[in-house]
This record gives sequence, C-alpha cells and structure tokens, in this order.
Amino acid sequence: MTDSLLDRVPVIPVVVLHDLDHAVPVARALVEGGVPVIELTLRTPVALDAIEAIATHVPEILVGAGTIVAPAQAKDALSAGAQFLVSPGTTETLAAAMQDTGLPHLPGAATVSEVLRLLELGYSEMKFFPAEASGGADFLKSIGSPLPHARFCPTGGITASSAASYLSLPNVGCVGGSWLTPADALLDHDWDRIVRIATEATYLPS
Ligand SMILES: O=C(O)C(=O)C[C@H](O)[C@H](O)COP(=O)(O)O
Repeated sequence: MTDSLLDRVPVIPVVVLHDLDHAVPVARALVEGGVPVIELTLRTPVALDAIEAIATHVPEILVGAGTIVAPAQAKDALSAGAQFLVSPGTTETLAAAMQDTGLPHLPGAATVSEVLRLLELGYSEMKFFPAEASGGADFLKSIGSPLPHARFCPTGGITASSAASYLSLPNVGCVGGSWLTPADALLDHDWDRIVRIATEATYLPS
C-alpha cells in the first residue's frame, strides 16, 4: 500500500459522530461498500472513543482524526489509535505537533500563500479546505501550473455529483466529504444506505 494518503481511495469519508454506538457499524458499512478509510472529526465528545472502538473492532479500515485544530489533539488522536491526521488549516505549532506523532497527515490550506508555506515546510500533500467556498475545482486548476508539486485532498461542500470534477484534476488525489455518511442515515441506523453510497463512490474516477 502506498504511503500517500491521497492515493489510497478516491474519497475519504468525513464523519461527525454523536453516538459512540454508531462508530463500529458505520465503519463496517464503509468497508462493505469498498471504502476502507474513515476520518472522525474531533468535534464531538465521543470522537476519540469512536476512533479507539474502530481501531479495535474494525482493523481492516484506516481510521484517522480530523478537525485537528490544537496541538494537543494530535497526541490525543495518536493515543486513541488514529492512523492519520487531518487539519482544516495549519500553524507551525500544529504542523510540528502532527509531525511529532509520526503519523501521515494532511495539513490544511486555502490560499496560494498557505500552500507555499506548506511546500516550504516540506509538504507536497495537503487538504484544501473549505474547498467549495474557497474557489472549488477552478481554484485548484488555476494553481496547478505555478505550483505543480502541490497535491490536494479538497474537502468542504463536496457532494457525490461534484466529486468527479475535482478528481479529474491532476493535482487532486482524493476528495473528502461528509456526504457518504448522512446524519439521518446514522440516526436511523440505515447502514445499508451507507453501504450503497460508499459503493457509488468507488465508481468515481481515481
Ligand atoms: O473538520 C474538519 O477538519 C474540517 O476541515 C471540516 C470537514 O472537512 C468538513 O466539515 C467536511 O465537509 P462537508 O463535506 O462539507 O461536511
């Protein structure tokens, strides 16, 4: 398997989990649908426990932590069993904390200067957030010529129908989004629906 987080699957499901009991079934549904990656956002009180539960009970999925916005969260995520980290934006202390974990990670950037800063720090793969609000696929297409060494996982406002326009760009490795795990599907325990959405995502261009 490649070391690159961007080249593993075309989509990274970004999950906001409110109920710890949903963690293992949602991870299993994604695996069954052919998407063996999950990013739990550290925005809810159960997120770290959910990472631990998934790491323990669904070893076939790559489980990561998103919404890393404070340096201490990087270590907390590592301790919980996270295998990768994602931040919506980047400061030097945040980047250093993520590096200290030794885990693969995607620091966030939304402007040309932020991308340049991450390239200076040695990153060639990053998250582009908030993708739709920051110029979408047109923005990434425009910066592809001057900054060909930067590759992105755009996230934020992406849907099943807009994902392909990003994935067709040479500087996009994968896209992230919460559309794979709709809040109502989680509430209804409709794991079959998540299997179906994940299966559809495997037909996206990679
Ligand atoms: O939590 C983070 O680390 C973020 O940066 C935000 C998430 O990536 C988006 O909330 C997912 O975007 P949606 O697919 O529009 O829901």
